[in-house]
Amino acid sequence: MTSHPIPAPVVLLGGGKIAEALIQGLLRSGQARPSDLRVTVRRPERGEELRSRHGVQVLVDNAQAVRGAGVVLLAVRQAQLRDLMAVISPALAPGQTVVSLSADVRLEQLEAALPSHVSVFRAMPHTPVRVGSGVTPLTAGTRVTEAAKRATESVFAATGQPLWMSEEALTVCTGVSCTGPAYVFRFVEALAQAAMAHGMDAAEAAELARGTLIGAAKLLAEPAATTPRLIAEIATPGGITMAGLEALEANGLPRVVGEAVTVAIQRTRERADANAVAYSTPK
Ligand SMILES: NC(=O)C1=CN([C@@H]2O[C@H](COP(=O)(O)OP(=O)(O)OC[C@H]3O[C@@H](n4cnc5c(N)ncnc54)[C@H](OP(=O)(O)O)[C@@H]3O)[C@@H](O)[C@H]2O)C=CC1
Ligand SMILES: O=C(O)[C@@H]1CCC=N1
Repeated sequence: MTSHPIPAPVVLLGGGKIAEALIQGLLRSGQARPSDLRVTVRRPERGEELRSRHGVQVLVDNAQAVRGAGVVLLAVRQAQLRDLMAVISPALAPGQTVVSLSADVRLEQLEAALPSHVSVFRAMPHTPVRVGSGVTPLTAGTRVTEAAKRATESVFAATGQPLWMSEEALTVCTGVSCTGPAYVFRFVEALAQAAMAHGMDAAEAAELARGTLIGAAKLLAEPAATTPRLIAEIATPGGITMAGLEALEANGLPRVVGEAVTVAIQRTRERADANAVAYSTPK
């Protein structure tokens, strides 16, 4: 994939958790300087935190923040999103790029709430963007320009790997990649809990489980790694790993993981449906 320069300033509206992860990832990439990043907050103490940690520009006025933006990222929660779009709409100039990070408001509602002269996208990042290892699904609205597409892609290329797809596929990603790091971290906790059940002390168990995940992830990151090959390297036929893997299967690991993914996707769809109804009624 060709990488494009990030058009500064990148403006993040809503300086919460995912915004901060993106700020860290962008700075870490070396493709953005602190002065290239502008973030808005509603609490001054949060603004001070972001300014002192990262040196970025902090504003409270969202309409002012979008003026001259190379890319605008909407990083508030769904409850604040509609009001935020109403506030920034008059300030958005023709040709600007707006990317919603919201998991649960569809392009149709976003495009209806924003001026027709801006390009609208959705991105579904996850917290690994912080370390430049994000895999970020992207989907484009109905009236985007090529320049806006490149601008959007550049932000997520700097923080990992952007993946263009349909909006329906992006919805599936909310239950897989977006939530997925939390599932993996919960698995690490379960591994530590199992070690403790066999007498290991808590700190040692946590370190062992964490180290196992980090080591395994590094193997998976090697070029040409495949999970069957990596499993085969560990599992001697008829040996102890096989016994453990068989217990995972017998106790329904794929079913349990599948259920978590399905429930998360369902929650996303329900919230998107509810937002579609809410957006269709005037405020
Ligand atoms: N966390 C994640 O891993 C991911 C989150 N997302 C999406 O990103 C969005 C944000 O999620 P997340 O970062 O987790 O949530 P947070 O609650 O951490 O962040 C939202 C931030 O927006 C601030 N905010 C609210 N209203 C305004 C406003 N009018 N002007 C400026 N700032 C405002 C909030 O301030 P205050 O601190 O005062 O509440 C808060 O800091 C959601 O739509 C979510 O679906 C998408 C992918 C992954
Ligand atoms: O849990 C959530 O609702 C948000 C959206 C996806 C990740 N965090």
